[in-house]
Amino acid sequence: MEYLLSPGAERAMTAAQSWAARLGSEIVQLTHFILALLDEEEGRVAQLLHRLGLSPDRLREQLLALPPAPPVPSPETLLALARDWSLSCRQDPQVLTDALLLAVLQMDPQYAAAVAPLGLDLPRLQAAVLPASPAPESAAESTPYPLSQAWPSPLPPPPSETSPRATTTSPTAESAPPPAPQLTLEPIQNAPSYPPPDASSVSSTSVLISPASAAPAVFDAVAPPLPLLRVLDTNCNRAREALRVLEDFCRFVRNDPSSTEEVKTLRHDFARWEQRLPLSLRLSARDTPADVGTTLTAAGEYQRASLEHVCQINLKRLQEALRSLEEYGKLLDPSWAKHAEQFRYRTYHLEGRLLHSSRRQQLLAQARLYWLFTPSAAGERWEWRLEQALSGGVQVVQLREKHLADRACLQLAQALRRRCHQARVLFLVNDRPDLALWSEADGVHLGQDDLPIAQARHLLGREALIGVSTHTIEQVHQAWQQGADYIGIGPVFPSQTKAFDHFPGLEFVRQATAVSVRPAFALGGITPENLLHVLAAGARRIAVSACLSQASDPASIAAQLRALLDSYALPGVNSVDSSGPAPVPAP
Ligand SMILES: Cc1ncc(COP(=O)(O)OP(=O)(O)O)c(N)n1
Ligand SMILES: Cc1nc(C(=O)O)sc1CCOP(=O)(O)O
Ligand SMILES: [Mg+2]
Repeated sequence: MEYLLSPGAERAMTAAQSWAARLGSEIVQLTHFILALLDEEEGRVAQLLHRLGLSPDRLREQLLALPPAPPVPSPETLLALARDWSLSCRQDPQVLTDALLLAVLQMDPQYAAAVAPLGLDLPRLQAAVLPASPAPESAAESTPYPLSQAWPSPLPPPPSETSPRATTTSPTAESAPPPAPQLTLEPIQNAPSYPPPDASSVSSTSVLISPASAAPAVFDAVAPPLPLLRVLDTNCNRAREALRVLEDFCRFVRNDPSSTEEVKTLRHDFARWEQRLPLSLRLSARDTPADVGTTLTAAGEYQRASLEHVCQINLKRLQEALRSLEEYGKLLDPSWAKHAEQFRYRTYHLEGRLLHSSRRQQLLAQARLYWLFTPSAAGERWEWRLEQALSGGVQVVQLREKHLADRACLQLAQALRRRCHQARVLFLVNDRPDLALWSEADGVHLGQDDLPIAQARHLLGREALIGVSTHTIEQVHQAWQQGADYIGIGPVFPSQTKAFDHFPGLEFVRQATAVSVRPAFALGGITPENLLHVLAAGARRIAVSACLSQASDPASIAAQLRALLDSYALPGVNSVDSSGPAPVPAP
């Protein structure tokens, strides 16, 4: 949509971006617009402030001292609001700089409350801004408007005596001019195309908007009645807020780039869709102090049992909000309602992904004891050793064969996969995504010199588990960023399985576990004798080879390791079911 901006307003739109860049912000915040408007030294805003006894320099300083302001949803939203206001109050679609300032202050009630003490008090500014008759910006830059100027157009009657919307009473009232309304729209006398309010509600709660501002909206010319707008406004807010919570969950709790991306895309698509209900209309219907729902609380509203519970609650809230938007949206426009329904379906996919994660992810989340197994080194007794390890409580088996021919290796992998799956134990292949694929393993383990994660993922798909060896904290961050499902952290101690010339040791275990929210398995020379040190450094999961592969009684060694490991609780964020029995003893 094209907007008609005065030269000053146009400059301010660009200057806001410069302010954002200057202050090191990636997004343009509300404050950046005000700072941009203050730069117009000869402009309407400067004159307005002068009339109100405010110093632009002082204001600039105060604004710069405020915490980061909310972002502007989009320049389009801001301009639509400014243009709506100009049309209603000046009967002129041109957006002047003062209209831009008022629009900025209407974007976010909390922000408006924060800047009001600086003198940027919305009702006061609105009252000061309005001319007796519209004047072009160029001609009027030096024409001060009297503070007591009345509103030029009649306003909708207040919906309730007690609400602040009572401030929207007609300016012809005998008392002092009330604070200005956030939006001035004509009361509607009849509703030609909009169904189905009864006659009494039409005149008191519906508003007529100009066709120009209705262009991108979901209705023609006649806006919905206020109660309907309130339902839609509230549920749009609910849905957007829930999406934010879910995005944080995927990003910070699950550390999962792929689901984070899914929620982010959903949030952006939703934001685009909700803009079809113009913000100006939504704001005109908003009436928080009079909303009977804001003071009601439900049992459990402030209780959350775990991070997963927060996720679950917000998925439900999102689905309910979308259902409400769909049902009430049917009164507006069937295609709008259809979109709400499609968003709701997308949340079911998300729910499956976040709450009912795959068998593999669940087993991984619970896994504490991981075994690197080289059957060729066990000779004919490899099956016996496997059974022993499984009965002792090994939860992940990795086939680690360095010298076996591919075909023999594939046959071994298939046999191990069958047995492990029978035992509900994860089976992974070391080094070789191709063998992991053909043996239908649960995933692959990759070292720093093996194939990169992206290539292995391409081959194995989204559901496969991919583990990565890490030896430095940089490698840990990199592995998580690249989408590893788990990491190996080591070597902790000298190993009988592999020779190392560098040991990041327990300090690395400390660092790596502190920054990891997904499974991290400490490994390298770990035995029942030294395990307590590893646990004390923060590890809750380990991978071992020699201490099981060379033990005469692998089952009992595995059981000892498990008993010690199980006596420490797994961090809740790592587990789907974190309600395990384990008390946390002092190490
Ligand atoms: C669980 C786990 N962690 C680390 C490794 C080591 O992998 P890599 O560095 O590729 O060395 P090799 O095992 O391939 O010699 C691992 N295999 N498993
Ligand atoms: C193969 C391997 N990689 C390690 C790493 O730190 O990346 S430690 C290790 C050997 C693990 O076996 P054991 O328990 O016998 O020491
Ligand atoms: Mg390797």
